[in-house]
Amino acid sequence: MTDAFPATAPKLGLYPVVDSVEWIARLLEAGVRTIQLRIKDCEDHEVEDVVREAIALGKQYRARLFINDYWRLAIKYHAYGVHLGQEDLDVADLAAIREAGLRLGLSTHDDAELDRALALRPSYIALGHIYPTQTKDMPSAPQGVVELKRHLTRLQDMPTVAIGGISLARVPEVLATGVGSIAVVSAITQAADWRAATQQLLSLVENGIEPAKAM
Ligand SMILES: Cc1ncc(COP(=O)(O)OP(=O)(O)O)c(N)n1
Ligand SMILES: Cc1ncsc1CCOP(=O)(O)O
Ligand SMILES: [Mg+2]
Repeated sequence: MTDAFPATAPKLGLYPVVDSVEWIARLLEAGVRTIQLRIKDCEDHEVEDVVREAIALGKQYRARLFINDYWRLAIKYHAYGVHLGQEDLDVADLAAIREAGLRLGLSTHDDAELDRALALRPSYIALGHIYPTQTKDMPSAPQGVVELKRHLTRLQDMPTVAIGGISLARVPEVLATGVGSIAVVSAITQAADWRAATQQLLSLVENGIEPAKAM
C-alpha cells in the first residue's frame, strides 16, 4: 500500500479559494484559517513571487495554505499543502510532495475519481461541483447534495471538502450532509461586502468545530 500524505485537521471549516496575495492577506486578517491560492494557466516563473509571498503569509498566521497546481513551487517554499485535480495527477510528482511533508488535497467528481483518490491516501478529498458555478467550466453536471451525501459514506475517516456554487444561503443544506469543509470563491470575492460575507460564512461553517489539536 502507498504511504499516506501527512494528516490535516479532521474538519477544515471555511475554505476560501482566491487568486491573489491581497485576498490571502485580507482573509487571514479576517480570521480564515484554511485557504487556497488558485491562479490559473501561468508558468511557474510568472507566479513564483506570489506563491512565495502567499506561503509566508500562511506561516505568519499559522494557517493551512494550499497552493493549487504549482506543486514544484509549493515544495520549494515549504507550503502547508498542495491541491491537485485529476489531470494534475497525471503529471505531478506525488512522491516528491509527500517526501517534502506537504499535505495533499485532491478533487473528485464521481465514484471512479473517488476510487483513484482514495488509493493515493491524500490529506483531504474535495467533492464537486455541488451546484452550478460561474467560476469554472465544468464538463460534468452538478452532483447536488444527495450525491454528495452518498459519496461521504465512503469517506468516514477522511477530511472532506464540498465545492462549487455554494452560496451563504446554501451552506446549511451542504453542512447537513456531514461534509467537514466548504470551499467558496464567489460567495466571498463577488459579495457586495466581502468582510460581512466572510464573517457570516465563518460563523455558519465553523460553529461547533473543535480547534484542531494539530494544524
Ligand atoms: C478545494 C478545491 N476543490 C476542488 C478544486 C478544483 O481543482 P482542479 O480540479 O485542479 O481544478 P482547478 O482549480 O485547478 O481549475 C479546487 N481548486 N479546490
Ligand atoms: C475551482 C472549482 N472547482 C470546482 S467548482 C470550482 C469553482 C467554485 O467557485 P464558486 O464557489 O464561485 O462556485
Ligand atoms: Mg488544478
